[in-house]
Amino acid sequence: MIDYTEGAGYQYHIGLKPEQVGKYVILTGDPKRCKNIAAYFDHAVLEADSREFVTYTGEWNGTRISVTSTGIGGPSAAIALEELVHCGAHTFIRVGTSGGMQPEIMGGDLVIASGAVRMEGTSKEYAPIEFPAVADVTVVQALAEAANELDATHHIGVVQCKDSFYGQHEPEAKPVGYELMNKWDAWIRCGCLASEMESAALFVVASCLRVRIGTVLLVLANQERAKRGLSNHQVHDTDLAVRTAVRAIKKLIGQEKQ
Ligand SMILES: O=P(O)(O)O[C@H]1O[C@H](CO)[C@@H](O)[C@H]1O
Ligand SMILES: O=c1cc[nH]c(=O)[nH]1
Repeated sequence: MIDYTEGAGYQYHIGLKPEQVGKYVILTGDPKRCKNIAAYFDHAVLEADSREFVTYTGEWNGTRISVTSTGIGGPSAAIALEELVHCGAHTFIRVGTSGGMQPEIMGGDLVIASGAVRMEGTSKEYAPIEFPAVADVTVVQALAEAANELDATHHIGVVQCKDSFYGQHEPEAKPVGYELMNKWDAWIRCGCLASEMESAALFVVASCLRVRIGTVLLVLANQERAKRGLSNHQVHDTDLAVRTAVRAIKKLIGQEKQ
């Protein structure tokens, strides 16, 4: 493993050594979300703040648990995942935001990803495109149980991932809009539930590194409802998704203890 830092043992981008990281890690895009997520751990401490990667580590029932931000998109998410695995982490839950794609999915609902469309670049530098981006079944199960226990309206299925946020929201303004719009229609016809940016890369990298991962997403709004003239309220509070992720990871810790 390459060590670019002075003071050996620190991972180059996330700025962490193994003793600063739990084996169970919640991942999220926005660094400013980490403090709120860490508030659900016992004795959480800020361990590193390096580029887009902020990490807090605390405990649950005597097991160390961390939260690390990934920034936006596959490249930085893959770096965070690889470096956390170098530190010994083996179970991950991504919690983030998304845009709904099927008309029945409302702002404020949760989407649990069982798989992800690889319309991004990072995963292609790990596995041929025929390889599926799938979540770990035990993590999906824990997320579904947590969402049920919290009475959260949730949907389980495939999410769509891409590299361009504005390619999703303003495809007609892009020179390759013809392709973006045709593919978007195909993803909807295939039943994709929501669009976001990191899960495809994270799922493929996790498969390659033999670690477990799953994703839970808050649906911020649904452009497909707006397109059809249906109500489309926006929800920006990520707390329900965060509590679902935290409850699920605590379940997984409990399962290991048994
Ligand atoms: O809320 P986060 O976790 O950042 O996730 C979503 O929000 C960002 C785009 O606004 C992308 O990172 C997308 O995946
Ligand atoms: O519409 C959305 C909302 C959040 N993140 C996305 O990638 N798309």
